[in-house]
Amino acid sequence: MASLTPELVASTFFSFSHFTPKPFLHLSTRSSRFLTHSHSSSTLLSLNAPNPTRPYRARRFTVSATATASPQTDHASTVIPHDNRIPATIITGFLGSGKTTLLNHILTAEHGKKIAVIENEFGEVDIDGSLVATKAAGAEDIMMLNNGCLCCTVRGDLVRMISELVTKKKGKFDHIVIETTGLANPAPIIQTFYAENTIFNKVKLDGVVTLVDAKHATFHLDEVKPNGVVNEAVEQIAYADQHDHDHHAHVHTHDPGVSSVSIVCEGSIDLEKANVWLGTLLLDRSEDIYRMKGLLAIEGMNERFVFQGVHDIFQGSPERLWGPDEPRINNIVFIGKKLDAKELEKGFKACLL
Ligand SMILES: Nc1nc2c(ncn2[C@@H]2O[C@H](COP(=O)(O)OP(=O)(O)OP(=O)(O)O)[C@@H](O)[C@H]2O)c(=O)[nH]1
Repeated sequence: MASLTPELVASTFFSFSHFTPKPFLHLSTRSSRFLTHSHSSSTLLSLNAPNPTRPYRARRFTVSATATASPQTDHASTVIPHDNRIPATIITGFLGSGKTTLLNHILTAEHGKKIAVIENEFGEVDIDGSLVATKAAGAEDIMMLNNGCLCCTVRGDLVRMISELVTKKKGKFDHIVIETTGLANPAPIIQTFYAENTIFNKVKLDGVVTLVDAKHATFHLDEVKPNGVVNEAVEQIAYADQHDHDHHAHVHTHDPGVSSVSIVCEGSIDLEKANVWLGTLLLDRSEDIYRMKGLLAIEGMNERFVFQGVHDIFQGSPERLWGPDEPRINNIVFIGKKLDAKELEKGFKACLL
C-alpha cells in the first residue's frame, strides 16, 4: 500500500462526510461548541487570587490563626499566618468537555510553575495519559489513576498519591492539577481536601474549574436519572469554584446504564474501513455514545492516528511518530449507554488488515 501522508489521511477521514453527511457536517460547528470556555479560562486565571468573599477556615489546619499582644497597645491583634500549603486545582467537566485540552494548555503555557498532574480516566485504557503533554516544561510529574473513578473507588489512592507528592517530591513542584473523569461527581473529591488531615495540612484546594461543552450540555443536564443516581453533569457545574466542605457522607451512585468498552489490539488498521465503521456508528448511535476516543495504528502511516468523538462530533488526525521500538497497538474507548462490547469488538476487528 502506498505511504499515506498526514494530510491525505486527515482528508480521508473528513471525506467520509460525502456519503454519510450527517455526523461530519458538525465539524464546521465545532468552534461554537465550547461557548463557556471563556468563562472557564477566566476562572482558571483567577486561581492564584484567593476569593476574598470566601472565608478562610483553618479547621484542622495546624497553622491556625493566632492572637498576639501588640507591644504598642493593650488590644490583642490577630495575625493570620501566610498559608503556604501547596495549591491544588481540580479540573472537572462532562465527557469530552475539553479537560485534557485545557490541561495540555496549562502544561505548555509559559507561567514558570512546575505542575504535578494527577489524571483519572474512565475506562481501563489510558488514552488521555498518552495525550497529555508529558514532555512539557511545566509538567513535573504525571500520575495516572485508571482503576476506578476518583469520586468513589479510588479516593483512597488519591489521598495516597497526594501524600506521596507532598512528602517524597516536596519542593519539586509548585501546584497540583487533578483532572477527573468526565463522569466524576466532584463533591466527594472536594471533600477529600478537607476531611483528610494529611492532605488538609499540606495542600489547599485552590479552585474547581468546570468545563462545559455548550453543544451537548443541555442534553446531559436534562437527563432524568433513576432514583438515587447522580446526574454528574449537574453536580460538576454546581461545584465549580465552590468548596462546600461541610458536606457529609455523599452517598451517590453512577448511572448503571452508562458503561465503557475498551479495545486494545496490535495490528494495522485499514483507514477506509475504519472510516466506514466509525461513521456508521456515529450515524446510528451518536445519542447513546457519549464519547469515543482512540489511538490507531493506520497501515502505511508513521504517525499515531488520534481520533476524538463527542456524540455526533468527530475529529481524527495524525499525532506524533510511533517510536522505533514502540509496539503499534490500537487503543479505543467507548463510553455511553447500551454499549455492546462484542459488537464493537467485531466492528473493530473487521478494520484490521
Ligand atoms: N471547538 C472546540 N473543541 C474543543 C475545545 N476543547 C476541546 N475540544 C475538542 O473536544 C474533544 C474532547 O476534548 P478533551 O480535551 O479530550 O475532552 P475531555 O474533557 O478531556 O474528555 P474526556 O476524556 O472524555 O473526559 C477533542 O477533540 C478536543 O480537540 C474547544 O475549546 N473548542
